[in-house]
Amino acid sequence: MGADLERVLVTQEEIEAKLVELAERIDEDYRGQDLLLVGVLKGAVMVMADLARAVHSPVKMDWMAVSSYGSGTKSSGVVRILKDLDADIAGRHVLVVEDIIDSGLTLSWMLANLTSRGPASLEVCAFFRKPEAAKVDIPVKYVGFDIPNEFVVGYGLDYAERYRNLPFVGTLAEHVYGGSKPT
Ligand SMILES: O=P(O)(O)OC[C@H]1O[C@H](OP(=O)(O)OP(=O)(O)O)[C@H](O)[C@@H]1O
Ligand code: HPA
Repeated sequence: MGADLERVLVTQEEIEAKLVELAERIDEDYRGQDLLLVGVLKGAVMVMADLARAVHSPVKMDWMAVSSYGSGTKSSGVVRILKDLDADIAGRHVLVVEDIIDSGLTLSWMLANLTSRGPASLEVCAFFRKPEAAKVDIPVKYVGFDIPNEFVVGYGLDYAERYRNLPFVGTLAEHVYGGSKPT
């Protein structure tokens, strides 16, 4: 995969250090409470797995898969649930774990949807965020890294389903896109 990469934006070491930092805050903020982590498939698989192991509290984990309708790689904000939560979240403390907030449209829809189910609390942990790409303002309690408005891969993030298993985050070389670079 090395030849496909342009540059590394966030290293594996930086990711590992940030996970510990976020996990400490989560442990402290939710001490004594029953916390449900909700991961958004598929991108959040890496950060969910690592964050859940970095926290010391006995969290529970559930998953949602959503499909965002739009042209190509752009999120449209029109979302369909492909896999719903197994759990009823009414009255529970919920922390949504996302790999990335880009336009914010996916999470904006998800938060409205989850709020309607009556959780005791609902917060967001987004490991990466592109502030310059935001189309809606999302209240995010835990942010890993603010990154530039460029298409990135690695640590769960894909291009055409590839590169999710890179242990760092970076940009891809021009030749990978064959003239159709996502924005
Ligand atoms: O802020 P937005 O512009 O809405 O973009 C963010 C969403 O896009 C990605 O998911 P994607 O739809 O690519 O699915 P995946 O997680 O299966 O890769 C990412 O995991 C977020 O869910
Ligand atoms: O920069 C990105 N890379 C991969 N998937 C994404 N989904 C939203 N933004 C991105």
